Amino acid sequence: MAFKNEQLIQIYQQLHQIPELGLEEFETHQFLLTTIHQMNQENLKYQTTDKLPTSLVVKVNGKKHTKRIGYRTDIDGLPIVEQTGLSFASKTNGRMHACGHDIHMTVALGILDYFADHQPEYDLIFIFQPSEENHSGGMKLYQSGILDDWMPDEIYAFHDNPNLPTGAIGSTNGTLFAGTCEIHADLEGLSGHAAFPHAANDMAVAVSAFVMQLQTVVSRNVDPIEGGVVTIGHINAGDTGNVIAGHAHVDGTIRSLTQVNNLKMQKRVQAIAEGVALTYSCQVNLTLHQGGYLPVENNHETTTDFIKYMKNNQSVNFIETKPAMTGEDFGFLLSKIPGTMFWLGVNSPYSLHSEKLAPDTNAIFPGIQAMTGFLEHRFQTIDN
Ligand SMILES: CC(=O)N[C@@H](CCC[C@H](N)C(=O)O)C(=O)O
Repeated sequence: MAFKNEQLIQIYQQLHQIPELGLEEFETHQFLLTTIHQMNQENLKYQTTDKLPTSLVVKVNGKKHTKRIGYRTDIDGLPIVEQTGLSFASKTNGRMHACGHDIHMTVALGILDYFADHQPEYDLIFIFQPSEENHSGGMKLYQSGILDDWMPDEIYAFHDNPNLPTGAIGSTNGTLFAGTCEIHADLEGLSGHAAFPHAANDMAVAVSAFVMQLQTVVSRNVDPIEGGVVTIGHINAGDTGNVIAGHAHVDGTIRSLTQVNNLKMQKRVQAIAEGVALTYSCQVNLTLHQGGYLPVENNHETTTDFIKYMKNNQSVNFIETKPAMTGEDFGFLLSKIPGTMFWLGVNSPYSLHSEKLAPDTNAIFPGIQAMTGFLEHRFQTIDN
């Protein structure tokens, strides 16, 4: 097929219009299959699994089969009401590709299309993974066994970065992304009339105290040089102004660059929950879920080669980046298969997860070129 740049932009726009939440990416899965079936099928083989119905693995048969290189993209969207004003904005209200996974998929399709037309030296394994944002899609994919017959010897992936120039490639050896642990809590008190607080147990007050005390977890317990984050992104308590809330709920996330600090922060969150329960005579049902969101640890050998290649490639703007507190369940796959994650600059004034995020699509072609070039280079070095 050899998609031209305009076709890739069109693919991106079509994907942007059909965002779906993790484990629900059925239309996306079908779109990917339809698009890949337009490519040269001579060396392509497909793998799906009922255990993870929206996952897809495509193998490009290489000239040699002694090594396999994996390339992974995530495919899920977020529960966000898009406000970009784009002509190709999401067709589903309350669903948006606000993390750039549509860019990830488009670059992956472009790389796959190239190698469908240019048989690689070794087998390439393209992984279209559901549910990166939640439900630990990477861990689910690995544990489904879909990779077992085609297990890569090394693996690569990228994340778009609105803070880097369009098309820039960023990475670093060692830790690139944080490990995360989700926080979910329900507080149970007693509802009542706003005029008689003494006859109720107000969970709006208790949950406010809980959220504010969580702000001490990092500031008073984590080495400032190492850093950490506790964010509560969702709070719900009560329904109207003159009724005391008998129930409250929060959802949030813990971030750290080491597993030791993650566990330390989890213990502090647990202790604060127990303290709030005692102080406000209420029940606090706390769930801490780490799942597959391990720190993204770049393998030294593959990353050193990746950085050296990108720095020596005159057509690539390579930027050495610092670790970030974003989570990415590619960290789970890297805990099983050595490899490298990198950033691709998309130069947007709005951040990841913003309802106004509109990545610069001029990043797509450079991203494809940089990665196909690196894989061609890797074929020459992989056996040495
Ligand atoms: C790149 C990115 O935005 N990843 C997500 C991963 C979320 C993991 C988990 N659901 C959590 O909230 O901890 C992120 O929010 O960093």
